[in-house]
Amino acid sequence: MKDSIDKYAMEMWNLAMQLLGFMASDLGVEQETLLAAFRGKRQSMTLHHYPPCHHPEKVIGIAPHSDGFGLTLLLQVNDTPGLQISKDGRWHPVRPQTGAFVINVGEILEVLTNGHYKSVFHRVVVDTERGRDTIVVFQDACIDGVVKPLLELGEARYHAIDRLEYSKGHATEIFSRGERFVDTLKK
Ligand SMILES: O=C(O)CCC(=O)C(=O)O
Ligand SMILES: [Fe+2]
Repeated sequence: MKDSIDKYAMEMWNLAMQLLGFMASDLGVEQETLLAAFRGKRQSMTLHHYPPCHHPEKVIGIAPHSDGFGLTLLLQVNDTPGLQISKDGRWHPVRPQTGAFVINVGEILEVLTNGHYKSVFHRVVVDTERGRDTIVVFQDACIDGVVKPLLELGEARYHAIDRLEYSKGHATEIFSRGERFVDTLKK
């Protein structure tokens, strides 16, 4: 079990590095500039199990939020739908695809990329008949203990914030007001 988790964690780290490298190229910055913000930072893993519920209108799997870390790599283990993203004031289902990961931009990556990559609001609804399982890996990031845009990306569109203050702010904003904390950092 431990070996499998270690291997999975390592593979997710490698995948994250690859994806961030592509994003850096897309942004026209040195890959290492973006990757460095993630090196040596925390990686966490959550296993979700959403049991079926005959009254799905009365419950929510996960309340609307946007992810607080840098990058999220989500594997939907079975083909039960449930994940939805918010776009243009509506909820849109993210259909599970065998062997495909869902990659979410966390609010820290939105700040690092100076808003070029946006963190999306999402939620999980439950199914009447089938349970749902997901494995979610979060990669944290910051620059010298601070959440701020990469210098290379020009004039900062977000205020810099200490990583610890950011954690408090993100948790408070999501749980008390259900809004994106990153919006309060915009200039
Ligand atoms: O289980 C899912 O599909 C989403 C989980 C999620 O949004 C999270 O852990 O932040
Ligand atoms: Fe999430």
